[in-house]
Amino acid sequence: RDEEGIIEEPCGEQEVIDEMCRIVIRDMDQFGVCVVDNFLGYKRGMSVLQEVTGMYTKGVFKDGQLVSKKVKNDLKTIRGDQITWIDGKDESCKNIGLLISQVDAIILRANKMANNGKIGNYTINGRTKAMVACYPGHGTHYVKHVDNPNKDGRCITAIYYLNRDWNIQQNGGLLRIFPEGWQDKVADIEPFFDRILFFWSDRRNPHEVQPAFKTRYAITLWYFDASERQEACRRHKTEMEAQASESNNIVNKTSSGES
Ligand SMILES: COc1ccc2cc(-c3cnc(C(=O)NCC(=O)O)c(O)c3)ccc2c1
Ligand SMILES: [Mn+2]
Repeated sequence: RDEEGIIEEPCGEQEVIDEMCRIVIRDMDQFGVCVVDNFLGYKRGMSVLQEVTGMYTKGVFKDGQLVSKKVKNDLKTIRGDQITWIDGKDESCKNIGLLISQVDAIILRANKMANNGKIGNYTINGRTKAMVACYPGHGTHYVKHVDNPNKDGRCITAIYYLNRDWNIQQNGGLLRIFPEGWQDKVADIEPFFDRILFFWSDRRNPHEVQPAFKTRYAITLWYFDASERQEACRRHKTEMEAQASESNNIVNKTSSGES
C-alpha cells in the first residue's frame, strides 16, 4: 500500500500471489474469515465450471447430507448437497486440478509469509481431496454446523464458488457464518462465480447454507494442521485398537461358552 493506502497494482504472477497472501493472512488474523473475488479470472473460472457441470450431468455426484423437514407430520426428507471427492489429477478435471494447485500455492505461501512461518499459529502440511458439492435447488440447504468440532486436524476451510448471475433474493443459497466473538453480527457470503472464501474450520465459525432455489455449485478444500492431524490419527488408531481387542474378547468368550 502506498501512502494513500492504495494497494499498488501488482504486475507479475508472483506479485499477485504475494498480495493475495498478505490479504488472506491479514483477514484470517483479524476476522477468521477472508473473501477474495476474481480468484482465477473469467476464462479459467469458466473452464472449472464446465468441468463441474459436465460431472454433474454424468451423474457422478452422490447424495451428501441428509436434512429432513417436518411437513404436516410426515418427515419430508430434503437431500442437502450432493457431493463427489476428486484429486484433480485426471485429464477430465485438469482445470479443477489447476484451481487446487492455485489454492495450495496461496495457503502454503501464506503459511511461509505469516509471522514465525505459521498462519493462525498452524503449520499446514496437507489437505483433503477436493469436495465438489452441488445443492440441486428446490429448497435444499445445510443446517448450522461446525466443519471441525472435535479436532480432526482440519484448520482452514477453502470454498470456491461457481455460480454465475446468482441473485440471493431469488436464488437463496446464502452462506451465513456466525463468527465467535462477533456478538450478534454475522458474515453473509453470496456464492458468486470465481469467489473464494477461507475461514477457520473449528468452533470459531459455525455456519449454515440457506435454502437454495437454483443449482448451486462449490468446491471445498480442507487444510490440515500438522500436530492436530497427527494427534487425531493417533487417537483414531487407539480407538480402533480398543474396539478390535473388545470384539476379540467377545469372540473368545462366546467360543469358550462363557456367558
Ligand atoms: C463423511 O462423508 C461426508 C461427506 C460430505 C460431507 C460434507 C460436508 C459439508 C460441510 N460443510 C458444507 C458447507 O458449509 N458448505 C458451505 C457452502 O457451500 O457455502 C457443505 O456443503 C458440506 C461435511 C461433512 C461431510 C462428510
Ligand atoms: Mn461447512
